[in-house]
Amino acid sequence: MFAVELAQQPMSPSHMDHWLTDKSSLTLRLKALCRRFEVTLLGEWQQPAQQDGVGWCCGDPLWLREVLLCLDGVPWVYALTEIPLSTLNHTEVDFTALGNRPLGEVLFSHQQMRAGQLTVNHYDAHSRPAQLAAELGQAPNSPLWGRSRDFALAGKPLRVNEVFLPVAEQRLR
Ligand SMILES: C=C(O[C@@H]1C=C(C(=O)O)C=C[C@H]1O)C(=O)O
Repeated sequence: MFAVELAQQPMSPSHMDHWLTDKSSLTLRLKALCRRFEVTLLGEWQQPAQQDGVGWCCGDPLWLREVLLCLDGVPWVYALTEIPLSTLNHTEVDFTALGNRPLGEVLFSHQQMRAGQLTVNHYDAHSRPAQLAAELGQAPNSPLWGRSRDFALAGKPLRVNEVFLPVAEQRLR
């Protein structure tokens, strides 16, 4: 049984491993690869947490921020940030006013930012990132890879989920 279970878990592409596990600012790393770095805000809204997170329970209200990170006009990363209202309403950072400013600039310059757990994830063809990639003309032919990173600002939690789109995976080979 153990062997079968191992066979079912896809392996992350080795050339992506350093990008998947790096704990520094992804914004800064991507900016170094392009002339023009832009955050495209896809949407932001409030909804109940669909599962427990670090510092919140399923059903707790979350503020969600969905973006694309674009390098020279090409979307490389899909990101969904989950911020419990208990964080949104009790830190001096106004996450709802960020707009197209990179979240990373705020996070990594905050005096009391603490980085928490990082989890590597993969996303199948039915996932939101994969369907968005297809809409962007980057039809994925294998799982997409990304990571979830927990952060705390003065002890207030949030989670950043980042998914590398097919173009990024190809260019980073
Ligand atoms: C957390 C960071 O911020 C980046 C910017 C984001 C945004 O503007 O919403 C989301 C994900 C990150 O890739 C980072 O740069 O590491």
